[in-house]
Amino acid sequence: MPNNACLKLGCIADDFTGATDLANNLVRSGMRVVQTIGVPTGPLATDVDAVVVALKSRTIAAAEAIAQSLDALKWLQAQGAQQIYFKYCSTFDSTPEGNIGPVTEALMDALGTDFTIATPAFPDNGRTVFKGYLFAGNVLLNESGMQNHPLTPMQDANLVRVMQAQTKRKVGLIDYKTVVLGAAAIRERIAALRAEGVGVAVVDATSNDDLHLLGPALKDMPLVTAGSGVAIGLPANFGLEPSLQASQLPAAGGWQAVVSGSCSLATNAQVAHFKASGRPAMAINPAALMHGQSDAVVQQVLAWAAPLLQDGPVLVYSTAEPEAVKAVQTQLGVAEAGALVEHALAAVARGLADLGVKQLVVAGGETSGACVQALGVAQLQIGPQIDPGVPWCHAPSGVHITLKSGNFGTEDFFSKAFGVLR
Ligand SMILES: Nc1ncnc2c1ncn2[C@@H]1O[C@H](COP(=O)(O)OP(=O)(O)O)[C@@H](O)[C@H]1O
Ligand SMILES: O=C(O)[C@@H](O)C(=O)COP(=O)(O)O
Repeated sequence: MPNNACLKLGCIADDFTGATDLANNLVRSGMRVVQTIGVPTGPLATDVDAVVVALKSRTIAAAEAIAQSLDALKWLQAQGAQQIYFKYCSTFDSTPEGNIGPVTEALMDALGTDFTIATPAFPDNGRTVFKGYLFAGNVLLNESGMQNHPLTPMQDANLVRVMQAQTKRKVGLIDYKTVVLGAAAIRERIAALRAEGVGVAVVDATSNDDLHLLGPALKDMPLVTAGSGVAIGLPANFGLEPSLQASQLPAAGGWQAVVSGSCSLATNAQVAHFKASGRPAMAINPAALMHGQSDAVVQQVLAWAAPLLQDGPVLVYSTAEPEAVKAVQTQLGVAEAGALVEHALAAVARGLADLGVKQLVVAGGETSGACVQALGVAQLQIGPQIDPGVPWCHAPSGVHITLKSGNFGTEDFFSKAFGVLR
């Protein structure tokens, strides 16, 4: 017997920023949501409509990502989840090995379903899919800066091709001409694709209207795979309507800080903006972390930050331009550089919390995963939205934290975020 008979949507997110992004869209569409960090060990204690299990599985080995995702599925099923949602990045972040394709197939097998959709469309953040091609803003994915991502460089905007390269099942397309006709036409197209042996269909969507048309067509689909955008069309399937009620958090206190390990275009601009505004900022150079020097660097950073915190937010960052990132990766190796920086920034986040920081902005998905784990956070309550896809959250320990996806947020995000909590 499931522990939570009301659980409508069980979600598995492949990173931590992505999980809060999805939870944010679900909350704004009227669902009561809990976000867990990793797969919980016990049953769900609260009565909610959706749970988002945040994994850090985007860039790990495919076999490990599958194992973690199946664990999450098993737990969600035990809580009575009626539909499963696999959330990945709106820029379809993956390597040629996956993990979007392999995890999708493993979830399909476990759920005994022969068909699902795939669409990272998130029009509120400029991610649109047209004829199967993903646009980020006005340009194709592979011209958007994502071609230089440190861990998941995206060189092809054609999602049917990208997905097919990671998937044994046949991949098809539900294009915009069908989507605009609404749920009945989408269902008809799904039936036709199934008859052709297609197992996964990329879906075009260029506006929220498209996502609202898509929602009802997904009503009985056991597994939905998508960015966070598709979520806006699902709560209505369960009779739920948008509500602002769900976004109230306890009052905020303590010092304020920003930790940034994202090297995405938007984050580079946000770091530059924060520095230009005259606020204190300290860069961490990855090369300085080598040869067991990480702890010493972290201690220097914390000693620098301690006397400044009383005057307002400080920024600690490893954010760098693509050329600098490439140089470090050549020296250290891609995975090693990423892990070294994540480890150091996580220790900085832990140290800042010990210094009394209770309002923390973290930029970067992998970075957020490392920081949240270092802070020992097990669960997050979702609060008000700062920018599309980025809400404030509250951890049971009393810390307010926001996990900013690399490419989300306006240039003044690092200062404006704190104003939203007041
Ligand atoms: N200066 C740097 N050189 C090399 N790698 C870096 C540097 N700064 C951060 N990284 C690594 O790059 C990765 C950025 O990923 P992530 O935190 O997910 O950001 P985003 O959300 O922009 O994708 C992390 O693994 C991080 O440790
Ligand atoms: O869908 C999105 O774009 C985000 O929710 C997300 O997953 C971003 O990941 P990062 O850019 O790695 O933070």
